[in-house]
Amino acid sequence: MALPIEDYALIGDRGTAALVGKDGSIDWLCLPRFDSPACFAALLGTEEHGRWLLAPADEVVSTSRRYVDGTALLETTFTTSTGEVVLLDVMPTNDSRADVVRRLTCTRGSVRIRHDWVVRTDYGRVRPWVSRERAHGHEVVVAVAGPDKFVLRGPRLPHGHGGHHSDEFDLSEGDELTFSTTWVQSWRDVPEPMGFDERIDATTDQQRAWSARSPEDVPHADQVRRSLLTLLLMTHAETGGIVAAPTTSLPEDFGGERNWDYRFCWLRDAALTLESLLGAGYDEEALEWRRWLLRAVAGDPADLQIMYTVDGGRQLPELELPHLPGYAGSTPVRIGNGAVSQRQNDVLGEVMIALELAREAGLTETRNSWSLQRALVDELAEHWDEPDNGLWEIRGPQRHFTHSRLMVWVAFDRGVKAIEEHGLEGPLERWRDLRDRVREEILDKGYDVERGTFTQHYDTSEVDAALLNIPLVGFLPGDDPRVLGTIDAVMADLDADGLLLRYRTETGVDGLSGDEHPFLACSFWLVSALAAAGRRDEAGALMDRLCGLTNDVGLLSEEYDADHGRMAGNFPQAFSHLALVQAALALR
Ligand SMILES: OC[C@H]1O[C@H](O[C@H]2O[C@H](CO)[C@@H](O)[C@H](O)[C@H]2O)[C@H](O)[C@@H](O)[C@@H]1O
Repeated sequence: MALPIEDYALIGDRGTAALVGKDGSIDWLCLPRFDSPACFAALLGTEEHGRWLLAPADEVVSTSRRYVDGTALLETTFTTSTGEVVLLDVMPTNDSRADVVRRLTCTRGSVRIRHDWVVRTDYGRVRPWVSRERAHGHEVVVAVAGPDKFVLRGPRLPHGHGGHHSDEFDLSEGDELTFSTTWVQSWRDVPEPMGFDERIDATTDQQRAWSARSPEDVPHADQVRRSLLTLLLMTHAETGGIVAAPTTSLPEDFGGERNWDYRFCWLRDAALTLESLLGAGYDEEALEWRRWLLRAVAGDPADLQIMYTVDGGRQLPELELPHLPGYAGSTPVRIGNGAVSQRQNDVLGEVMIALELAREAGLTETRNSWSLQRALVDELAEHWDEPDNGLWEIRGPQRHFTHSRLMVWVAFDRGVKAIEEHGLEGPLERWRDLRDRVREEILDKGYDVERGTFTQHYDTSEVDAALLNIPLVGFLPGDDPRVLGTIDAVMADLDADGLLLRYRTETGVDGLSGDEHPFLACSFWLVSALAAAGRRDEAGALMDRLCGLTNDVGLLSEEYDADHGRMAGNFPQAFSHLALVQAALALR
């Protein structure tokens, strides 16, 4: 049985990432890439679906965790009645290998340790063939199945029985044991052992140097640094693609069907991530992502997808995995994402904002980068008034979502500014006209005069938390009465214990059964909107509360179940962390 979501922490090497539980068990890991099939999938099932445990065998009196300062190296300290042991979990970066390194150090007394290495490939479905071999002068345990080979190294290797490789041993004060699991393609030889100290030190230095550039002049500066590092871990180093989260099917509704795969690069989430990184002064990531975008989107602009695989691939069919019981019984477990084929008219607006910020940060347009933007805006000009699935990727009937139209306005607006302010070439008059037409339409059809609020779509008086973006993208000033009315309506209609729902699911707009919890990014948008409205005290108080919802190591999932004080949805989620950074910048 998996732990509460907030009891996990993330480690990663910017190729993939793992969730380490407070109990010392790695319950989620896909190797070698974020969207590869998991080899440890206990998160969505049981230990029989794969996990790697290193923890005290006896009762643990207390557990504390922290990331080593300025890094994503995780330290878990277990105290038992006989002593204390520290577990360091690291995925070394920048070495073109896929390894997880786990180091146990006994810091007091003596502690009996339990080791359980259970590899299952194909998301917990396949038991690999496991054997002991000698390689490079040492004994190793090797698990092979299909395309994958996993190599366990360590000073004391566990023994096989019943599909597990297990062991128990005592550590005394001063003892230090380091284990590693390395992935290679099954047809390759067992790779050379790595220099653990050297790789741990190099990873520490790289991550510290990166996070040292995080802004100090913002509220909750330490949390902002953690959020930025978390976004970095979700950025695929080799390709520049940014995943929405490293997990699939952590439920939005415990026991329900709202379980989705986030291990892909959404143009929306990635563009917003970039906006946060640029806002925090991380400029060079913009170049990498723009290169990713140019490759992924290359071709006919009419074929634009709203999400891609991390390497820019277009195929991510949604499948169900019936062999997995799901987190807290939430089924189906899904891989791939059917929203890939949806029409979401907001996406280009988000991309145009990120690219505009990159331009302002000094990233000059190349012939290709501007031609691409121009082609995409021209394509939007043909379809901007069509209904869509909106940014929440609803699976009910398409609508004329006000937020989607807002972002259409943004796409034309940023296109116009690129021509007017940066001297780029394009159909200025046409885009200006369209921008003005969309604006008039939004003010006419997306605003409910009686309620004094913008509405979720053109045929409703319901609101949507995404409307909080109206002042944030510059459509209206933050203190415009229509914005103030919208903030009040959103707060009144979507409040759940002081946090914000995305929209009211009971209207049936999303076409799904069940309910969901407050969506954390929306509450951070409220912070930014309140700040823009001049309501800084309220904004600051909400920011304090939201930062207090992070888990013990500063991570946030997609949603928060305030009734039970637990996290819900995929974890950690870029959307929540990027919105946290943006809110902190808004309060700067
Ligand atoms: O709520 C239904 C939809 O939920 C997912 O979408 C959400 O996550 C995306 C990635 O972070 C985000 O871009 C989107 O705005 C969110 O609504 C899921 O991916 C969809 O398939 C699903 O319909």
